[in-house]
Amino acid sequence: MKRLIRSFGFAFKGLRYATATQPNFRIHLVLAFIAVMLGFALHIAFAEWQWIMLAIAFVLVIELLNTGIETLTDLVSPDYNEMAGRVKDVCAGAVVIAALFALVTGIVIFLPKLILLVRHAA
Ligand SMILES: Nc1ncnc2c1ncn2[C@@H]1O[C@H](COP(=O)(O)OP(=O)(O)OP(=O)(O)O)[C@@H](O)[C@H]1O
Repeated sequence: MKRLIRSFGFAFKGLRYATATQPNFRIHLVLAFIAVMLGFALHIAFAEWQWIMLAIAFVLVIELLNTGIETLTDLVSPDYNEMAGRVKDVCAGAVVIAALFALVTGIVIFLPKLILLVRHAA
C-alpha cells in the first residue's frame, strides 16, 4: 500500500512538472475544462461523454509522452543533433494528430447542438 501511494506521488510530481513547464499542456487542460462544461451545459448523451473523455485523455497522454521524450532527448543530446531533432519533430506530429482527433470529436458532438441552440434563440 505504501509503495502504491509512493508511485502516485511520483506520478503527481510528473503531472505538476508538465503543468508548470509546458504551456501546451496547460492549454489542453483549459480546453478539456471548457469541453466538460459544454458537455454539462448542452446535456450531451452518455456515448458522447465517452468520446469526449477519450479525446481529452488521448490528448493529455500524448502531450505527457511528448514532454517525457523531449526531456529524455535533451538529456541524451543537449547539443544540436539531426536525429534528436527528428525525434522531437515526430513527437510533435503525434501531438498534432491527437489534437486534431479531439477537435473533430468536439465539432461533431457540440456544433450541431450549438447551431440548434442559436436557431432556437433567434
Ligand atoms: N538537440 C536538437 N537537435 C536538433 N534539433 C533540435 C534539437 N532540439 C530541438 N530541435 C528542433 O527544434 C524543435 C523544437 O524543439 P523544442 O525542444 O524547443 O521543443 P518545443 O517547441 O519546446 O516543444 P513543445 O512546445 O512541445 O515543448 C524540434 O521539433 C526540433 O526540430
